[in-house]
Amino acid sequence: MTTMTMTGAAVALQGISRVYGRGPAAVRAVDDVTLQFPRGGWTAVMGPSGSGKSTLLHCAAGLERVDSGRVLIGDTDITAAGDSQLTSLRRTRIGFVFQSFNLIGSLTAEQNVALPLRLAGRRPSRAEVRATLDTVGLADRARHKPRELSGGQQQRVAIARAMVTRPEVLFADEPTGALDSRAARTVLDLLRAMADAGQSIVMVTHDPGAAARADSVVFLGDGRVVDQLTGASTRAVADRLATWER
Ligand SMILES: Nc1ncnc2c1ncn2[C@@H]1O[C@H](COP(=O)(O)OP(=O)(O)OP(=O)(O)O)[C@@H](O)[C@H]1O
Repeated sequence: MTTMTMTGAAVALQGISRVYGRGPAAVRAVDDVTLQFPRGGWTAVMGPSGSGKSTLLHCAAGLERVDSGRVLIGDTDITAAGDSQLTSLRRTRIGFVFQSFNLIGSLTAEQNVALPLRLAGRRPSRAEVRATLDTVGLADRARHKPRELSGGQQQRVAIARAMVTRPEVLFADEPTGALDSRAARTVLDLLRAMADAGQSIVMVTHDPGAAARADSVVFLGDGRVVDQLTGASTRAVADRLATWER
């Protein structure tokens, strides 16, 4: 059963913890985090390696279960959802983009983009899929396989695939981490345009320049929120990161 609670946020984390292992070897990857990701806002999550960024993102997106606390997507408490409800919620209300694109190599760009609709039991129209590819500037690459596309183009196909179901929240784990700076800029421009159009985005990144394109930046340290900046420049983000990494 899912329950309804009004928070007004795109995603709300209420005292969530995720622990790996047991006893003295246990790692509190996410340690009692309470945080709201605003609707229609783009939030970057930063922090040193091992600070819990990916774990936090996976828990927020319902890819991983929390050990305690609650995760709300919109007004739906996903921690109370059963496995099949969670699968259906992930397919319809959440988009996820990975550093390594994770496209299916044997499928064309348009077949990759159509996949989430097929998994949701729909027969996607070519026009719908092409329109989504068009929004990422790749309508002319619809018949190309991933190996025939540049890294930046593959990531844009992955974003189109994540967006084709019109998810409430787009989660991105290091979306520019495998790209050169020019391709990274194109992807960040795309995310900026999506956020300006009202898309809620939560992005993990190591890159202060990427984080500065977001509306706000959350800093994690040892699984906890240690700081938050809004409207920060690349310099401000880098300086803050250096403080925590020192
Ligand atoms: N499946 C797992 N089993 C055991 N420990 C894990 C697992 N996944 C992550 N951890 C541990 O949890 C902590 C947080 O890991 P996480 O990957 O979330 O950090 P991160 O900030 O995303 O790191 P990075 O920037 O290096 O990707 C680390 O100490 C990590 O070793």
